[in-house]
Amino acid sequence: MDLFRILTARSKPYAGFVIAVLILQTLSAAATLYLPSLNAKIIDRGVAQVDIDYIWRTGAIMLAVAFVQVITAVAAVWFGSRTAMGVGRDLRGAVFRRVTRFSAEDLGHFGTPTLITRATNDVQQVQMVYMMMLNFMVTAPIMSIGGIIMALQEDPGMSWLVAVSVTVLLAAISAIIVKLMPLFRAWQEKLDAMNGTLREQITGIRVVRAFVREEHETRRFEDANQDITQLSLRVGQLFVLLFPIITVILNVATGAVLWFGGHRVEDGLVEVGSLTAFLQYLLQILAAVMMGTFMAMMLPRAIICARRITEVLEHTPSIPEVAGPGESPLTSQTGQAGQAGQAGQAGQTGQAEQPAHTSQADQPRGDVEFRDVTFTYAGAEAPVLHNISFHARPGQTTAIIGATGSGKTTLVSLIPRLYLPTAGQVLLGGEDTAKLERGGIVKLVSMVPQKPYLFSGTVASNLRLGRPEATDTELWDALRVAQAEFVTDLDMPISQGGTNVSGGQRQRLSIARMLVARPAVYLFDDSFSALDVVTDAKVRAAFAADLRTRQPEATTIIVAQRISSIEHADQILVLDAGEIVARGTHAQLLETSETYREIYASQTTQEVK
Ligand SMILES: Nc1ncnc2c1ncn2[C@@H]1O[C@H](COP(=O)(O)OP(=O)(O)OP(=O)(O)O)[C@@H](O)[C@H]1O
Repeated sequence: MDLFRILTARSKPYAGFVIAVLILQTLSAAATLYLPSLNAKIIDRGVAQVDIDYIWRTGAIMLAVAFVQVITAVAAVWFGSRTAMGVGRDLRGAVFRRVTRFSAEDLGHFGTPTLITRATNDVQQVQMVYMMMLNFMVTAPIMSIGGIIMALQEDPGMSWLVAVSVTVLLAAISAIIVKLMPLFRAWQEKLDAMNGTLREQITGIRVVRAFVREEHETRRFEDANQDITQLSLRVGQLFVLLFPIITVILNVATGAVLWFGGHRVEDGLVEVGSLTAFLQYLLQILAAVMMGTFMAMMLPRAIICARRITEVLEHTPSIPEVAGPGESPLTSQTGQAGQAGQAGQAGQTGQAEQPAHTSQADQPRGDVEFRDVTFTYAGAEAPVLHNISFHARPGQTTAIIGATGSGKTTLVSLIPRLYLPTAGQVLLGGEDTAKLERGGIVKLVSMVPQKPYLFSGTVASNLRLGRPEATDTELWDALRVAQAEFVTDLDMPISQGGTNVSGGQRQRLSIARMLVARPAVYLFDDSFSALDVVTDAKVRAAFAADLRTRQPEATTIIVAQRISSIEHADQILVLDAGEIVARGTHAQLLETSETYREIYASQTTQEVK
């Protein structure tokens, strides 16, 4: 079972703690069981025979045993909690690491909300059940079995009372648990649904406002919220029954022991002390049964959660991680591995990838070659790219232009291996990207995506993402090239996603971030779209001048909608419905390509208008 597999595997680093819990719980349970029999002796021998000396001696032993019981119980809970919390932390880390390796396809397969629920709520459930298990797995069996033995030793004549009380208690709790189980299962799904709705609404809040959909969206959320509330209420109604029923059973059992036991004392079949001990043992047994059933109640939920966690942990990312263990994303603290991690995230979200810095001397060749590449999105019927072949040479700028939906973003996404081609090869520096280590790709390629993403922090922390050791002067240089003159202070705060700067400012900061990283291949995916024509021209001119002096061998690939953004490119590819329908320089294409001429004409007419 997934739960036990997860717990066994993840508890290995805490083996010492688990052993300590087992020993301490055994001691604590033994001490708890011993106390009522000492109490019985004080009553039957000390009190009944007025043996003050015996009362003092046995009382002292009781104190010592109680002290051991308290200390061992506290220590056991301490070790148990440390273990369960540690396992929870490790599991969350493992889910997070696995998710950062997911491609966009894997993310689509699960869905973001459920991944968040699995990494937080589901892990929490498993952690809680593990803590209960560690606390009760030894205590409950020892207390119930030991309690029965001890109770029978005190008065075997009343054994039937133990059997009846345990059966009634078990039956009552089980009946409620059976009703609770399906509700718990449904609760998990409703939580996923509510998180999904909430996330969508927060992410799309601007659109919601723009279309005045607040009321409709509020209703949608309220429905999801109401669903989960109804379910929680039903759970609560059943839970509310649980405690009165248990209390009634315990009180009736106590009454029965006193009633029947009283008669037996009267008949001289048992002593008062033994009767008291019997009663305490019965209550201990019932408490142990309760612990056991509560565990049983929590288990199915934890089992479902563990299965959901295992699904994530055992999901093989659709894009293999060819990197060696040292370069595994987020496992290493080095800048480069950190970068690889971001690359993984970028893969899922379509956000920017930033490479680690490599000096000119050790920089590998950054040319990009597509050999007969065809690409189909998972689950899609038709390919979005067909037989794409081109060579983007070092020191040159290759531009890609085409109608919206023609496959430009998909094409550039294949270069940093955000997706693997369905057929054909993408070569980076002469090597097939499918066989390259992710760390190697991350070193070579950097991309400013269509929708750039900035992380919460400062301008400096965002710019240093690709190269933590970059100096302030280098950051200012990059900001100058990207025309990000609105930055007056490198410590200017940036909010999550870069929502406190404008779209154009975000694009310029992303361009600066890529420049700080100094990759061998620069990818601009429609990265000038939010800039006005003048700023667009200034950024491109400054970028070209910067590369000429610092990285004359760098390869640049620009996806653009505006011909003015790419007319100076060394090579322009015209993409139409996933195929390259023409290629050449601006002048050549004006002569040879009808599609290009049409785009050009439409844009120049627009500008004239
Ligand atoms: N994750 C995806 N799953 C399935 N199909 C997709 C996915 N992303 C894009 N597509 C499809 O692939 C085609 C090409 O999309 P792509 O984003 O590459 O076009 P584009 O030329 O960059 O468009 P635009 O200029 O509007 O950004 C589109 O028809 C789109 O519907």
